[in-house]
Amino acid sequence: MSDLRRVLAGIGPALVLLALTALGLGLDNYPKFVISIALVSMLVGASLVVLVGLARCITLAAASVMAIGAYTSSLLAIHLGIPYLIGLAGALLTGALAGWLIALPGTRFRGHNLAMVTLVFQSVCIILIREAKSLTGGAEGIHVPAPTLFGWTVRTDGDFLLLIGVFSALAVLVLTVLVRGAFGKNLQAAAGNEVAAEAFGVSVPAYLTAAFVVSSIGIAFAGALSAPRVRILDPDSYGVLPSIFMLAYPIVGGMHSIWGGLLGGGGLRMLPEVLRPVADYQELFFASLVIVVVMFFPGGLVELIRRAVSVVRRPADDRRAASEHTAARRPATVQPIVAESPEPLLQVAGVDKHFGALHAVNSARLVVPVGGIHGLIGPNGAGKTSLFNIVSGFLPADAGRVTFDGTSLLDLAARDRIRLGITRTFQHVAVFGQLSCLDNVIIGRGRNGVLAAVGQSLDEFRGSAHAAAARNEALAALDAVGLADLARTPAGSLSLGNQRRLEIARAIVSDPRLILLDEPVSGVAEAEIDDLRELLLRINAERKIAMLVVEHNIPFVAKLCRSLSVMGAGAIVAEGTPADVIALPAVRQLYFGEDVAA
Ligand SMILES: Nc1ncnc2c1ncn2[C@@H]1O[C@H](COP(=O)(O)OP(=O)(O)OP(=O)(O)O)[C@@H](O)[C@H]1O
Repeated sequence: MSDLRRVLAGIGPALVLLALTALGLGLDNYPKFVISIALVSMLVGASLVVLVGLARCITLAAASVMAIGAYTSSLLAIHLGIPYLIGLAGALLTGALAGWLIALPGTRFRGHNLAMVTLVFQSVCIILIREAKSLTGGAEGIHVPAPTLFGWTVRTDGDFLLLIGVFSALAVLVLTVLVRGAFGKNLQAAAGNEVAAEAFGVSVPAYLTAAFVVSSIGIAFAGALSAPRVRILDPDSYGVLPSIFMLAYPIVGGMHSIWGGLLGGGGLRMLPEVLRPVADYQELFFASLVIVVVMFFPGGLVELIRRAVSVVRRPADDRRAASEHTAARRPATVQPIVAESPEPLLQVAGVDKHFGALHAVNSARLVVPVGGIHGLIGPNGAGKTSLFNIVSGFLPADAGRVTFDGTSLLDLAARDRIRLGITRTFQHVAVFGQLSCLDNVIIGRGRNGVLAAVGQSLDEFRGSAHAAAARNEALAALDAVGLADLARTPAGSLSLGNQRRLEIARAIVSDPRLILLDEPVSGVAEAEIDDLRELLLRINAERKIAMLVVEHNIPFVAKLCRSLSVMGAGAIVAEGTPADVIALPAVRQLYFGEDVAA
């Protein structure tokens, strides 16, 4: 994407809000009022995209969070005489607190259970506002004073439109930068595949909490912006029905981009004005619209518009960048077999795992040397996956030692192992389907803490050298596995063979010392298996990356690995070179069911 297109994509949504504001300033008072309220709803819609669309968390508490922002700024002004600007900052803080409070139980639930959690929050908030009469005015409501900023008192419809337009555009700009950047992509990864996300350093609980917090900050800010505009705050205006109405913003507009939130928020808020001639049927029309969109346009109205204008994407730019970046580095011919060092890189010793009475892993041991390719084979139920999950950090061991280059792994969370130089692929391919191949690989770099991702999002918006370097590294990794042409393609639309390649690109981009490959050719067409083996051998030779491979396809393993361990009933029963191991009568009996005596 060119620099100009990138900047326009980043500031586009905020510009639309400013354009609407400018348009409204030339209109009569009532349209000014309608546009002000629509701008607030657009901000709410954009905020809900973060939570409902990217994090896939349902919320029925949006109106209560909006009330928290509205009451915070207003009560600070009414009771303490605090200036409006500081009141707005206060609303950001209470919004963050509300998001964090909802996230405490909320990140543990999904679907209807999460809906219930948010509904409880919504109800408790409104009850508290209603009951704290001396503070909030209770059910009768409280009058909000006209705000003053730097000596300018906001009184007229035009003043309010200007105030709301500028601040909501600023807030939408921040949300757009986050959603389009590493923060939004990592959040989608966390919501799309928790295990794969954790393997690449994306802490799922941290990202979901961040989604609740960011979204609540945006909604509370919208509440604080609209409070002086609506003039009287009363708890009934922030009840469950408005929450349901707000949930429809991203659903109708489109959940996966800021544009969807803006379209849903602005469109649905203006709908009653459009439907004024048939006011009695407004609810019916609203409900029908939601049902039609959910049934026929699950991507929302924004997807419909996208398809209509059929945005042309140009992967050629990426292809050129990748080949420029990597052409000089690739040797003309591949030396597939390199001498491995005798020095151990991964050592597993005396590892035990019980599932109830079942001894799934029984004093297992194995060694992967520096630069080596070690296979782990065995019949179904032998304990390979359990041992693999212990090594990769997704299953705690009952006893034993697992060390990587001398560092003990067993007390280290799965997401922290990538920093040591360990990555993995998955038995059932685990690409982040909604993200592009390029974004999948960028996540593979493993620098995915929430705060780091916020910084990277800013870097991407500014077009910094860091962001360009990350992109080039990812393009180089894609090129190494032959997928540079598909950099912009959504990963979910690739063939299984290409998804396996993408997993390999994502694994190598962090320059690891060890890749754990979980059944790398499972489900791959026969014709592609040799290519994948060649690819792995080339990566091992060129990048000196060691591999531990769990696989059922014995011919593949025999040609790929330099050493093998065989598991049977939880224990390692044989080890050595592939030829020696496969020739052992006990192994042939255990693995192939051959009659040893014959
Ligand atoms: N979470 C679990 N709870 C209970 N039993 C389990 C669990 N995971 C694995 N097992 C059992 O532990 C034993 C070893 O399973 P594991 O998946 O590690 O074997 P495997 O060699 O990887 O088999 P396959 O090749 O079929 O994947 C099996 O009997 C399995 O049923």
